[in-house]
Amino acid sequence: MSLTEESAFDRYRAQVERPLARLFSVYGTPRWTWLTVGLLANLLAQAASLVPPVVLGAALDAVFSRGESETAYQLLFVPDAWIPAGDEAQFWFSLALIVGSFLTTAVFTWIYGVSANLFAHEVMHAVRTDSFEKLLALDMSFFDDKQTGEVMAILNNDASNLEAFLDNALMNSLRLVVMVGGISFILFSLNWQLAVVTLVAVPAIVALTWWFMRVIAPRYRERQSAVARFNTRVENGIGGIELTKTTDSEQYEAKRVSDASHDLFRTTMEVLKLSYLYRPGMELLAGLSFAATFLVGGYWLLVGAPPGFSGSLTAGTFVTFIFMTQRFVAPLAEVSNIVDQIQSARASAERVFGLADIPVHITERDDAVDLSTSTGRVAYDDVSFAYADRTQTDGGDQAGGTAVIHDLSFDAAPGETVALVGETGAGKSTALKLLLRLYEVTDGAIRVDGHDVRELTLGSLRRNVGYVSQDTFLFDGTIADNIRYGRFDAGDDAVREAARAAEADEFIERMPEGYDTRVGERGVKLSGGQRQRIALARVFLQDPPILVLDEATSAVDTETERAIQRSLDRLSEGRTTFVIAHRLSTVVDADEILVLEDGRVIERGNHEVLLDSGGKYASLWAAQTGN
Ligand SMILES: Nc1ncnc2c1ncn2[C@@H]1O[C@H](COP(=O)(O)OP(=O)(O)OP(=O)(O)O)[C@@H](O)[C@H]1O
Repeated sequence: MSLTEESAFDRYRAQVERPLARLFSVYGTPRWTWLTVGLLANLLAQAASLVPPVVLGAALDAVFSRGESETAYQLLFVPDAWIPAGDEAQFWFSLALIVGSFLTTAVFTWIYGVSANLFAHEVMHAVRTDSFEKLLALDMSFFDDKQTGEVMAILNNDASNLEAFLDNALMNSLRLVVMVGGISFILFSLNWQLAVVTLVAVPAIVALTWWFMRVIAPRYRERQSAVARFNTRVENGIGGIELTKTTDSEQYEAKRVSDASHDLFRTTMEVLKLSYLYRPGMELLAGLSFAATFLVGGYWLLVGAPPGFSGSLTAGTFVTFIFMTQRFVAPLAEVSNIVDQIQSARASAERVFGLADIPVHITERDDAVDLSTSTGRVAYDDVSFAYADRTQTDGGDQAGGTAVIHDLSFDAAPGETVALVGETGAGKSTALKLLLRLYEVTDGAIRVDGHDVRELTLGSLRRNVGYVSQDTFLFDGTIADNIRYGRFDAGDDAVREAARAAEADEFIERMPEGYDTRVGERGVKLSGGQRQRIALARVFLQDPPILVLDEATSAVDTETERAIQRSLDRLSEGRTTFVIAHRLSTVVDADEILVLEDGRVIERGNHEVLLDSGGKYASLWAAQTGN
């Protein structure tokens, strides 16, 4: 995939509607208890934290003032009957309220912290595992596009972005609403005129935030894409390290990563540039609000009601105002962080659901037949196939691709060997991948035991077919683990027996830790021939009635080739076997040989028949054997 080309994934991502609402309905609803407890506890913690400044103001006027400035002790929401008489009793009453509210805040902060964390991390876990399961279910054509970097970003960055959003942003937004709402209510109840002065900056703050959110959204999306492109580049560079070194292209590769990194730097700066304007702007507005309250309130206390204002202001109310102004500045200053987190969570949720929405075409029907043990009868009826156009790859939509297999037909009776030969790119591997339903036929049908493969459960089809591919992949783990991919419940003896059958036992025993030797990432610590034999042992263990051997003897020395060939002969005994081989000597005994050219069968028959006909096969044979 070229880095600028729009992928199928991009298209589905762009179509995701209301990603955050969807996040809540898909992942939030099943865990609503934690969410509700968290939100409620947060609400109570914030509300309790507003009590001390109000109590302080009331106590200042009623308990600590003397003479004419002393007023009666009055508290919002507290009936007068509950308030004790006398300064000393009122002092202790105030202290109890203040300590009580701090304790309440502490307890509920703890509860909301735990619940919010649990909620957010459970969602993150679910997003990660669902996304990985979805990836495993996606059609092969999705991976042909090699969007590994993008996909890895979903599992790493996006899941944790969502966690941060659910944990911090959500709880901080609630805190903001409670603070601004609660403080406005208290201030208006105490002195509505001064409250107007204090809160006059709020609409400006809202307007600034609104503008910020609108202009930053597209920049965020660009930045996320730049992150993904950078990841893809780095992964490609490291994945191809051998090629990079052998072709002396370190500088070229470094330059490409540096370009991607610069792109990431540039898009990040675009985001930050806006934040530079927004954050100080917010601070300024909050500071203005504080200064205006101080100016008007102070003047009122010192001189009397300023022009346009009427009534009285007590020192206690003034102190409550000053404290409260301070309190709402902090959550408001958080708005930019909240906005940041909401924006990046929105982009992340789009990617998570973009992945979830990619259709999977190779699926099981509801009434799929479970093929317990196949007899090994395989038939191709007029099979044609085209790979999807690169840019249209969406996991199976093959519109627009060029056909690589045309009207391929043959029958393989149980136990027979069918060989596919032909020049490179003729379509041999593709033809056999269709049998495993790694790709879906575009036309015609492939039948196993008379069942169209599309009517079978995928698991039962694939368990009945043993597949040894051109490049053998091993997972990081021990040799025994890798052989067990053939059958996970196999005991140690069965694993050894399979390895012996594949003539792998001897070299495995010589390894420092025998079957427990770790093979390294992709099996790099083993030679090509060793990997190949482990792959064969895997198939021996699987013991399937049908075999697909895609050039199983390529890229090994003659001695290893002989060992592998002996194992293959043993393996194919009594099984329907499909072999792809460039070396024709390995297919002379095949019951039928199909010669493919540009996806079409141009000759068919056994070795003798094909030699006698003097066609393409005969000339290939002559070229290889010199006869
Ligand atoms: N995943 C893919 N996506 C798109 N086109 C592909 C893909 N895999 C193979 N092709 C194309 O399909 C054609 C057949 O490839 P295939 O690998 O089946 O040939 P082959 O006969 O097995 O070749 P070889 O002998 O070199 O392995 C080639 O033109 C190839 O470029």
